[in-house]
Amino acid sequence: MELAGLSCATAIAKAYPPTSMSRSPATVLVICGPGNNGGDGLVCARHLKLFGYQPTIYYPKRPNKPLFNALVTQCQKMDIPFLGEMPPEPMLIDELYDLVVDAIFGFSFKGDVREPFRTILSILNGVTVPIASIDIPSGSGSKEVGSGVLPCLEVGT
Ligand SMILES: NC(=O)C1=CN([C@@H]2O[C@H](COP(=O)(O)OP(=O)(O)OC[C@H]3O[C@@H](n4cnc5c(N)ncnc54)[C@H](O)[C@@H]3O)[C@@H](O)[C@H]2O)[C@H](O)CC1
Repeated sequence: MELAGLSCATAIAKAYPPTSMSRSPATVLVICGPGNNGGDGLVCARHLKLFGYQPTIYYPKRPNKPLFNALVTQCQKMDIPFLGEMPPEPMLIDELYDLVVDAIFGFSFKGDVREPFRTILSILNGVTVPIASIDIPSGSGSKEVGSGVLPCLEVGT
């Protein structure tokens, strides 16, 4: 997970260098899911901070396990803020962030998207800033039309 998160941050920095972003520091919204893909996102956010980005994390469903609690603590100690709720409109995300990291679901996603992720994915489908998906675009493979993220960058772990 540590190496996966670092490799994601490295790939993102290569594809979207801080100097190429409209803000300085470049702002990144990292949306973390309830499993290991979400853990990758927490690690990725920490490394993006070290690379000079300004990450913000939205982590709505947290597994109460020591590993994930420790990853959250690391981000908190690095002054990476956690949002209490998902920005309700795509336009708001476009206005506040240069980039979105989709660390919601990896290869254990199955079936129809359950809340709160159905709403989250539908909002993400409306954003115009780049989306970098960790491993696979979240929700891809779902039979529901429009429930999968359409990323600009997919980063394999
Ligand atoms: N395998 C490895 O060596 C590593 C994999 N990594 C990353 O971890 C994910 C796979 O992690 P896993 O926890 O198995 O699954 P996900 O993170 O994809 O999410 C599972 C999580 O999501 C919930 N869920 C599943 N389907 C739905 C749905 N339709 N609606 C709502 N919620 C859903 C489920 O209940 C679980 O809680 C892999 O892709 C890699 O990215 C790491 O890098 C570590 C090493």
